[in-house]
Amino acid sequence: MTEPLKIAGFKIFKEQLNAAEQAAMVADLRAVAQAAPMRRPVTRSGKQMSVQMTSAGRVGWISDRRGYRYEPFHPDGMAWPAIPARMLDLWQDLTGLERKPDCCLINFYGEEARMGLHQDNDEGDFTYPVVSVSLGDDGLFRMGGVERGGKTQSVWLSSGDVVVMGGDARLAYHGVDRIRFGSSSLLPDGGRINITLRVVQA
Ligand SMILES: O=C(O)CCC(=O)C(=O)O
Ligand SMILES: [Fe+2]
Repeated sequence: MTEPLKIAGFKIFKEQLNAAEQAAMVADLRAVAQAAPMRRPVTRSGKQMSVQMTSAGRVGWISDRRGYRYEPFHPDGMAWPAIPARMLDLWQDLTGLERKPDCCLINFYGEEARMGLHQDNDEGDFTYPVVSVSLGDDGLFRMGGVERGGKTQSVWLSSGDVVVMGGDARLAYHGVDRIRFGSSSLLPDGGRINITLRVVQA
């Protein structure tokens, strides 16, 4: 067992989504990925990320040899699909904010995928929280402070769990060390999906 994280502004809503809601979200995401195919981006240094990604919304998060940024078009040239209504409803339920997110980043973790510690800091406004949904296999989520190299705490996130990172946690370092491949039957071929809803431009 892992201890619940005690970081100001970090909230976990365990089992926020029931099985039917999770399945419906997966169906929504499949439609997004059909219109805007998942890719494994490279970083500025040319290293390929282990996670596959796509986005919905006004802008999508991309990485290539020019670095990280938000772009209004998929690397193949099409506009990103609209953020599914179900995701916007979840954002509204958990944040109560009038303002809607303008990016929904979708990450897919296969058996060997992970995400190194990083800050979500490519957005233009950090007053809005990031809402993060876990679907499929369990993922070991690691959370630190706002300084690189600080103390970290870890927690397993399961399918249907939703994390909100706002306030002091908005710019905290976080990452995913590994997944427990095959721990969930939500995705027939296994793996973990993470969705983050963000306000990129206030
Ligand atoms: O997969 C996760 O739970 C976190 C994903 C993440 O940190 C990101 O996409 O920026
Ligand atoms: Fe992140």
